[in-house]
Amino acid sequence: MEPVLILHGGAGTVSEDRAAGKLRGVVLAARVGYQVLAANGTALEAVVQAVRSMEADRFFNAGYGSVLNVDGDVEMDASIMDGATRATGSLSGIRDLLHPISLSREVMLHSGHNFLIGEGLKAFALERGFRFLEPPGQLVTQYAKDSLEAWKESDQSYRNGEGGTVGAVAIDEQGNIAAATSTGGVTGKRMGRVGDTPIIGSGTFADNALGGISLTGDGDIIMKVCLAFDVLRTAQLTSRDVQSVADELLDAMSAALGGTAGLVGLDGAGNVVVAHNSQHMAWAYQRGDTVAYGISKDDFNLQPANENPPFVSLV
Ligand SMILES: NC(=O)C[C@H](N)C(=O)O
Repeated sequence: MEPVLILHGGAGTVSEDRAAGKLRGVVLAARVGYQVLAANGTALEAVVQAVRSMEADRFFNAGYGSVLNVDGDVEMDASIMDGATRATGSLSGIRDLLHPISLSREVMLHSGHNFLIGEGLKAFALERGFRFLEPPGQLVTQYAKDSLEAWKESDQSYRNGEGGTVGAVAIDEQGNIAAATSTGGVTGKRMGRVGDTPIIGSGTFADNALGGISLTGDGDIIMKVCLAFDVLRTAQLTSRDVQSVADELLDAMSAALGGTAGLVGLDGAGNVVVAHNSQHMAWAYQRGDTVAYGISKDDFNLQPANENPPFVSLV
């Protein structure tokens, strides 16, 4: 199987001055993840490395640069799924950890369960050798603080943000598919709010036969329609391509319940899927020596993988 890695940097409305940073970040992360596949690594390892790259990047709402809850704190959600076995690992409400996605993999592999939260999650992380940032609060950026202030002075809707959740889906030479998603959630959320990101079938899903998907967007809506699973399962049951089902179900969700969302994915044969009905969603994929990327609707650019990440302006 020809390996492919595809990822997104969040569905939402991105301002001109943030677009270039996001595109640079998704192209870089696609290359980071693809290198794992090119060296005969697993899809699981590739999605972890791609997501880690964006968790460390202040332009994304995951890890460093996560959005803030109403109290001004970073609380993050993440999940991962192995399409070969349907093994899953999810976590919610984690603080002061740069790479929640690595902890979600640990939950999947070593907790004996699928989903950990709260004190038990923290204890598990320490047991597995993870270190929390000291002093706390180091994942908070000035941009996130300003966004929280702007949200407090606005109508306090959760629907108008930049988004910025990150996610990746990969298929490796063996034909194994994995998907991973990581987020700080939505600006101004209540302490303890859980979004779609760690909910398997809503924010993340992978199965070698069906494909893999990572979601982003209005999580309080996405989880009502279990969008990741619904797209893949509907495509299978109707023998349609995942792309057209994704486009249709995104619009059906918004028409019925409101909100917008976006996703990236692969079908079981490794065909890429990019869909969003938000104004923007930074995405990129690498296949062979070529990276494709975009951010606005119908925006599609190609560049050799060894070229520097692009300079762009929004259309
Ligand atoms: N920006 C996002 O994609 C937010 C995420 N889906 C959530 O609701 O937590």
